[in-house]
Amino acid sequence: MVAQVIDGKAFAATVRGQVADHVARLKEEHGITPGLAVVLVGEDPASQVYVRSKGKQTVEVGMNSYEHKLDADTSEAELLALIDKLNNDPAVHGILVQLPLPKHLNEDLVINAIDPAKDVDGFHISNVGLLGTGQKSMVPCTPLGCLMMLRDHHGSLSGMDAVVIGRSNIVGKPMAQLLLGDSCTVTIAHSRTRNLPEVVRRADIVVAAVGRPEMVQGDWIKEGATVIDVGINRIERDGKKVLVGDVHYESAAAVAGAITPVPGGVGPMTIACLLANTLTACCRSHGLPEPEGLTA
Ligand SMILES: Nc1nc2c(c(=O)[nH]1)N[C@@H](CN(C=O)c1ccc(C(=O)N[C@@H](CCC(=O)O)C(=O)O)cc1)CN2
Repeated sequence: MVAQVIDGKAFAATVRGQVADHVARLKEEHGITPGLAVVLVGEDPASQVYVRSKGKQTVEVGMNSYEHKLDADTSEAELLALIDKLNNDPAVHGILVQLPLPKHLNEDLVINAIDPAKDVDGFHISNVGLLGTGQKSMVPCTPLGCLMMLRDHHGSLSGMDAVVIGRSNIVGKPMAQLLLGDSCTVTIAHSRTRNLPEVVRRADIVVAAVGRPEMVQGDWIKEGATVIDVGINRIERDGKKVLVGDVHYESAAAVAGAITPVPGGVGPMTIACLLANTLTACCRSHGLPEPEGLTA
């Protein structure tokens, strides 16, 4: 079997188009422009690229973008004061603090200072609790993107066996909650899971978010399974820097039914879903109907 490639870049473009259409209608019918504030602390090169991309795509879909770039030695009090200002700014419907933060800042404290209604990352403890109990919440962007691609590929996910490899708060745990919400039988596996290849071989859906380059091998995959690769690992191969996922692509693609590539799979969906979440937050704050197909 040769796997169908799930094109995240094309899918993300479609999502952005849907967001842009909805934003245009919001402006025309209600005079409302959604606004997204992105906060970057420090000069991490990858974070700078992601934040630039977020600002550009926000403007492209017709939203207002507010970028706040703070020095690496910004104090917790200064960052919390900025978040408080953004929480109280009616032009700002979504707030995102780019992670990772410099070591001297307490990530949990900072994230939990964001108004949960504006928490477009879905990382606030209130949103985590709402998602975990099956209530309306803001949903983390990367898992939401994975869910959208899986629903699009399969239609219903009900009754499928899903294995999520990785237990991070940003991807693994919310991904498992979303798959459970769509009636999958979900296993969360991780670096300490015994007989990991055997556990993965049972899955109809594999979501790899473990942060280890090419760890998941083709002989771990059940014939015809759908493989979603969340990993973004920069490695050196034959003297060149390359980007690889957590899945060994060639061997997995030879057995899987469908697979996301790296780059061009899950990554582009993360920012598209951030825009979708900002639109959702804006609609909710004005008591307007939420955009269809862009939420969990
Ligand atoms: N506050 C947040 N911080 C971080 C998040 C997040 O969702 N919220 N996720 C990641 C980084 N990230 C967005 O912030 C992100 C990562 C990757 C991509 C992407 O499009 N990747 C491309 C490859 C790009 C490259 O060459 O580096 C791909 O996979 O095709 C977008 C966004 C950590 N921080």
